[in-house]
Amino acid sequence: MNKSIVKIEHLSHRYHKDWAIRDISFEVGQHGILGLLGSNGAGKSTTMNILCGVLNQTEGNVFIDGINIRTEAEKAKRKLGFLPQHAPLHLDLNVDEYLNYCAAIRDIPAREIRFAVAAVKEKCGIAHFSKRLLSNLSGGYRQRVGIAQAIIHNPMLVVLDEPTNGLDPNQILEVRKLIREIAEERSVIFSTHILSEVQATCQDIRMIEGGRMVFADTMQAFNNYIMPNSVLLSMKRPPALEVLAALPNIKRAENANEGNIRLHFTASEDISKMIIETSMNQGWELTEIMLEKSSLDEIFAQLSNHKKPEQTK
Ligand SMILES: Nc1ncnc2c1ncn2[C@@H]1O[C@H](COP(=O)(O)OP(=O)(O)OP(=O)(O)O)[C@@H](O)[C@H]1O
Repeated sequence: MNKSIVKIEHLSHRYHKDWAIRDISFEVGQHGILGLLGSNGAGKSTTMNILCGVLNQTEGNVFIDGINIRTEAEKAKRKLGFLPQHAPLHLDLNVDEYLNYCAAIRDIPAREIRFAVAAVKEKCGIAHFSKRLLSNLSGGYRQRVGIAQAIIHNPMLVVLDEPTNGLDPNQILEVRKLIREIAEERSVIFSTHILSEVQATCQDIRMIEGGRMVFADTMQAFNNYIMPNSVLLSMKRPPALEVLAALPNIKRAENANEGNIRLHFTASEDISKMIIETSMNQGWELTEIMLEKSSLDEIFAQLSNHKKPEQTK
């Protein structure tokens, strides 16, 4: 990972007596997009609210570029922009009025505000709606305004809580593109409960379930994790299982239902090709071959299964 700008150490939080997150630790590099994935109630918003200094944690520490967000909140917050799940948009303001207001509360010097507002409107594709009331913008454009306020002070880190939630498919694609663009110059963390969202956008993934971190690695590693590792064969003249188990890169062969045979293989570039060719050479009369891939939901359930925080302490 490139030099880290966020360090989260053993973060835990409880509301009243119930723990919402438990012992979450991870770091975030200076560039790229990190996806925080988890189902509803997993603890994403709690983590992001603490990370952005909106909520004080029960235990653990968060450092933004080495600054403790709890003890030096104002200094740390200058380095980040945040779009919470329920963006605090003032619907009675127009885009210019709202962004001017955001620039002022972000301490941008008065003489630079006009330039800063123009720059984010351009970047977020909302310049043509400058005088439009926020209440009259579509969901996708409101989200763009929300992202604009998060980057108006040019922070090194942008945190977006479910930025594509409630958008239609076109708006989702547009907001994803915008997120990729703003991540070219800084680090972006965004949360979602949709796996394909993270796969489409992120280089790194942190998955939280039941308040615990259940997966933390690159997107590539996650995709490898969910790659198929077994194949189902139907053959008219199948050989003995031992013959199949002895094939290159095959770990194990077993009988499956309906007379099929399942082969478990180690990572291999082209297992299907090898099986088809061998079957033709040996006269096994292969009629069907199907790679078995766990569904994303199964992976989600499997990873989440065994890590639940205690409900009380
Ligand atoms: N203010 C609160 N008071 C009490 N419990 C809360 C509060 N906010 C969140 N929780 C609980 O903490 C747990 C984690 O919630 P959190 O909002 O962090 O999850 P999430 O992953 O962001 O979910 P969602 O996508 O539904 O917002 C949930 O069980 C939730 O009910």
